[in-house]
Amino acid sequence: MNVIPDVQSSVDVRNLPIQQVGIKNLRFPLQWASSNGPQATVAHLTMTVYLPAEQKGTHMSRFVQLMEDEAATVLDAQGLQRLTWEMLKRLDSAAGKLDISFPYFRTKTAPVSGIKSLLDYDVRVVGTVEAGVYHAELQVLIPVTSLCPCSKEISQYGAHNQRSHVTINLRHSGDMQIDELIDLVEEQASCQLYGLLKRPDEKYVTERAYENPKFVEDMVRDVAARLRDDARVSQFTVESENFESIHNHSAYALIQYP
Ligand SMILES: Nc1nc2c(ncn2[C@@H]2O[C@H](COP(=O)(O)OP(=O)(O)OP(=O)(O)O)[C@@H](O)[C@H]2O)c(=O)[nH]1
Repeated sequence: MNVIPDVQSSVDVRNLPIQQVGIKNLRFPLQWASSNGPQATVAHLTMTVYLPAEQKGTHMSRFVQLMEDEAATVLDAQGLQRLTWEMLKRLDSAAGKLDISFPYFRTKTAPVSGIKSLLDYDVRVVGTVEAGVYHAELQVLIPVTSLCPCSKEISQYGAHNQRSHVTINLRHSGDMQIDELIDLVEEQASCQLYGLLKRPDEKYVTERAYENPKFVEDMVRDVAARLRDDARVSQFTVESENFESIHNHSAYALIQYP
């Protein structure tokens, strides 16, 4: 039988370590543990490890094999930590990153009619091992309504309002839930969004936003003040992009802490 050469395992002499090597944008079905039980989703994964200078190539097939072996696992923050360490073990590396992005759905209840509908959020969870230490990162993009306080103040009628994307990215101790971040931002917004609204609901959300105006600066400060006081969070960024209805550009703010 012909022996297939293992080029990846040969020695490299250029004396250049590679900080991240692996696979990017693997689309893969998985389950994430939500507060309502396992949620099936389709994720995009980027899986990378550190490659020492003398090693020519990593073992690309082992990244995919890991996900195949874990296909039935319901993932959560602890599961991501276990999977990240398992990736390093299988790839025989001391450092690496497992980065998973997926759409996450919540059932919303319309404020007056009580009709239920789904709303989608972009979630990213990242497990990183650096210098032998594991770090958990969570990012959630929460779409909301913002209404301009200045416009309300100066106008005889109405106030301009728009959809805003509030993105939180944080490092946490491992027990921060996606739903907590969504609740936090939706409580601070002029109004939250719903997939389905009937006319009485539409009246409610219009008036609710009017009674609760926020600048883009108010939005990021109100969210950041709550995260700063959370002992589980070691560092974070909060961004808001308001797709202004009176401009063809966005209003934007970012707080980085510390
Ligand atoms: N390192 C490396 N591998 C590549 C590259 N392009 C394709 N491959 C992969 O090479 C893989 C096969 O290599 P390995 O994962 O090392 O497979 P193997 O040698 O049979 O298995 P192991 O014994 O586990 O290393 C295929 O899955 C290809 O995806 C590349 O640029 N670099």
